[in-house]
Amino acid sequence: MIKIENLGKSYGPRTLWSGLDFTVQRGQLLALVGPSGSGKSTLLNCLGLLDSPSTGAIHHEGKDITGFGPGAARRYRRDVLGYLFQNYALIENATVAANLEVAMKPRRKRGGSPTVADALKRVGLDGREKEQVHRLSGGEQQRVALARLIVKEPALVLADEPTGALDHENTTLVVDILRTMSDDGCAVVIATHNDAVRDRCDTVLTVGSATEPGPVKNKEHA
Ligand SMILES: Nc1ncnc2c1ncn2[C@@H]1O[C@H](COP(=O)(O)OP(=O)(O)OP(=O)(O)O)[C@@H](O)[C@H]1O
Repeated sequence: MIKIENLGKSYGPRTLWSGLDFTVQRGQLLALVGPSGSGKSTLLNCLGLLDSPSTGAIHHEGKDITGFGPGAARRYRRDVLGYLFQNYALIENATVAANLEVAMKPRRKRGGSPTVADALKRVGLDGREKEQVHRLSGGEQQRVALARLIVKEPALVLADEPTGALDHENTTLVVDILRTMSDDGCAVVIATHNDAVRDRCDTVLTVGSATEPGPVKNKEHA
């Protein structure tokens, strides 16, 4: 679904990564790993059309999206992408339900799509619709962000260190839900420093290494 060709990113004389070639298919979980500053977030931002690569192209369903203007990029983010961040990126002064409804708004509601109540149940927050987000714990806030992804039903999820601030139990829940979303046909890219998260992905891409060896299949999933 996403095909990356000869992608490179430099800031002045500094090259973060170059010659990246990989694909991310529906049903696939790809881990982006590499040392701090190697450019994992920058690569996610390029995939989300929030930043531009210096060289190469990104294709989505066969279409080169690298040259999208602001309007097309906005529609792509709205219709195709879902994000998950370490700091949750929720509207803190709103209720749990309001945070989920924002993600549902741009689309017409399709029959069979998960409701707010369905999504909250799947993340273990059933009946918490009316609570204010800023009163929730960090783990609960990340579960609201996950529920927001569930109702949005994106084709591609970009997750930037989504378990960085979570305990073991919440980390497991985040990866479980992302795995279920991928099994349901979504493609997922996760930048992570967490070895346990990396080991649960199908493929691992190390960015920022001198030779850019390309993605490697995880033994467990090979
Ligand atoms: N606009 C910019 N101009 C110059 N350098 C930049 C710019 N944006 C990011 N960088 C640099 O690019 C490098 C890669 O940053 P990025 O956040 O992508 O790394 P990362 O691998 O995600 O790091 P971490 O694991 O610590 O989150 C950093 O050294 C950063 O300072």
